[in-house]
Amino acid sequence: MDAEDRSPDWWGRRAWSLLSAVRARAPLVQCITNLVSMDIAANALLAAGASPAMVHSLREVPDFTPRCDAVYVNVGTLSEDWLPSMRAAASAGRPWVLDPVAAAASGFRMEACLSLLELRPAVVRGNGSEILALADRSAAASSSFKGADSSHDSLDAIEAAKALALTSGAVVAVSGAVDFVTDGKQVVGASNGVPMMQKITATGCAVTALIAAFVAVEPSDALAVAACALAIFGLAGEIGMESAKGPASLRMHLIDALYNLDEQTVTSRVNISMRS
Ligand SMILES: Nc1ncnc2c1ncn2[C@@H]1O[C@H](COP(=O)(O)OP(=O)(O)O)[C@@H](O)[C@H]1O
Ligand SMILES: Cc1ncsc1CCOP(=O)(O)O
Ligand SMILES: [Mg+2]
Repeated sequence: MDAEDRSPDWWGRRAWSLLSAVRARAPLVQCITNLVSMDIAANALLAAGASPAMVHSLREVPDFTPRCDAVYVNVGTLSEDWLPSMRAAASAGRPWVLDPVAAAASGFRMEACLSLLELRPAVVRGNGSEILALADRSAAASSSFKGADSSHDSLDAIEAAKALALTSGAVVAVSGAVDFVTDGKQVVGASNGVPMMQKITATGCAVTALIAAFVAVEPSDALAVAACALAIFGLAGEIGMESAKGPASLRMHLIDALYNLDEQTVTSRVNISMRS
């Protein structure tokens, strides 16, 4: 099917079929992720039906990574020790996904992200500021910068995301009030989610982990996979928010909602559409 023929109903069915595939196949996802995110990322993967493994020693990569269905690399608490593991795991021939947390925090981190991009991730998912920084590091140096949190709307980063997709060969996802996903030509928008998700640390890291699980079961359509994973996670946030009193209880209810999603809820509430 041509991408432009993909209706909102098609997206709902696609999201459900991908979540069902994750539940049925329980893909093993190696996560080399930051220390803040390990718990929520592992729990989000488990709630979705995947099997997380936080394995980050360089010495374990040759044995372990080839047995994984996908690899998730996240530079949030980058150190010199971890970068070789990230590079080795990303080079092991498995589909892999990059989260460039706070890409503009330092020259070391920016260089690390740019060198990882050369190893051809299937998907890069960042917030608006991160994607803008990766697409144009000179602009990043002069713009307002807030560490791991975004100081830009996702809408402001669409052109940067398209440019980054074309130069890197990866599908690029920019999260925010609307999550935009692009391969450099087509742009898909996923409008699920609630603003309170920004008040829980590492929700972005967790949704990138979920994208890796979806890539594991459907590596050949990263554009649709990333959009569906973002919409599913956002939908879990919307349902979680119905019971939450604040960020701490939203975290718990979001994980429960992700675990309990059913076909009727996913097909009727996933909100994805083609933007160009
Ligand atoms: N204003 C918002 N409204 C709805 N959902 C949001 C909003 N901001 C972020 N989200 C959702 O929160 C999750 C984390 O995104 P974001 O906060 O942009 O990433 P990061 O934590 O990496 O900065 C994503 O699922 C995204 O869709
Ligand atoms: C606060 C913080 N500091 C280093 S990594 C990290 C978590 C970032 O998570 P997210 O990118 O999902 O907000
Ligand atoms: Mg982030």
